[in-house]
Amino acid sequence: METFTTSSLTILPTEIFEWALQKGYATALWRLPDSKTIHCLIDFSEKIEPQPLQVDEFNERKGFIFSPFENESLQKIFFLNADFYSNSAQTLTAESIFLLKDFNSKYKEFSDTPRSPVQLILPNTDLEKTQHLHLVEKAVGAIKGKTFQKVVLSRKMKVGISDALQISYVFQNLCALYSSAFVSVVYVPNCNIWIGASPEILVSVDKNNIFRTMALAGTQKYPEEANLSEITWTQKEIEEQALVSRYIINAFKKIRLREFEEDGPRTIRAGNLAHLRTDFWVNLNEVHFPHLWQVMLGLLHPTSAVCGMPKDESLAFIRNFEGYDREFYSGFLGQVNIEQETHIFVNLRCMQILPSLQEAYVYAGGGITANSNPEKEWNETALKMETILKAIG
Ligand SMILES: C=C(O[C@@H]1C=C(C(=O)O)C=C[C@H]1O)C(=O)O
Repeated sequence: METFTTSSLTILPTEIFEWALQKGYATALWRLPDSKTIHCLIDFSEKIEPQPLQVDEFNERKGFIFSPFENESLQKIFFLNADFYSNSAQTLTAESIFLLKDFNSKYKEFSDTPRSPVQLILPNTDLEKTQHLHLVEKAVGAIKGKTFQKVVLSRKMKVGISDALQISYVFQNLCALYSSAFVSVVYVPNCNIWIGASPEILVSVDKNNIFRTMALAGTQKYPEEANLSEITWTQKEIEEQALVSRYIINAFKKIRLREFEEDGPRTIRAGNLAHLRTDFWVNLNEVHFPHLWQVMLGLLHPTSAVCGMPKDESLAFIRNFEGYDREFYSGFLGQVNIEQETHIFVNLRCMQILPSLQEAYVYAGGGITANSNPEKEWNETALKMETILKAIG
């Protein structure tokens, strides 16, 4: 077996990720929005048990957080410790290389040699469509009957793939296609592989001590020939996004934090889609709030961009009628205290890859309000699914 030294072999984060995957270690590979640096982390533990969000501990621990949508009081957080961490902007230290015990050039082949392109095998969705249209009608009825104001309804679609997927290749495609998205792939034993390109920050704190979150909602197909300023929005979409902003402002109010800044809503592009987005931020150099991201995570998840308004009533509707387990879709994920930055995103525009690497579930949803049109809502989920499907075939 070939051994390696730092001088004869450069190891890329994608190759390390493939190695960890082969070994069955919990691992994450990611790229932050508008950055070229690719990060890779491995947790060598035998088992990753879900644990409660520990406010103090999570101020120190370096790792990658991964949460399902259903996570009452944030009791079920999967936290991958950064036993190994590297990024494409640094050279590996001897200490880190030591951790990659039997890494050899075999793993390089995984990312170096693109396999022949795979074909997507899409299912017939006639039945799912009928069910989704009924579900949306039911929700509109509940909204008109004042049970709640907004609910986000989603679906999953099983796709076949003609040949085993090369995960790092799909990851690289996503990075190339969506420069402003958070591109990530995570593997936790027993939870399959999740890959996606999320447009939505849930909570983040950067090196300059700026806390950020955002209200993202309202969706339309991005018209290739138009520019962002020409895109117009209907009253329905403006109100839907305003509900998400109000939800965030309410969270700040609950903790009596008045010193937040707000910018928007403005139109942004997320791949083939346009959304409305309001940015919120707090300068933590001026406001003393040492656990702000943890506290806000607890208050925000699930936001009204993925659940609804009010939260309890819309969540009950999802649980009763959506008819499937979202698992990690519309949960959250991202780096914690890596290079002194925490960036946690909503798990959207994502897919769960099954162990055969030839089957996957793609997920998407959309916000339903009193004026929603079921057919349009179905089309919106199909458009959102295209984001991830484009990176495969
Ligand atoms: C729920 C999804 O997206 C969310 C819902 C949106 C909407 O309802 O318009 C827009 C962006 C996201 O906040 C999804 O991508 O599955």
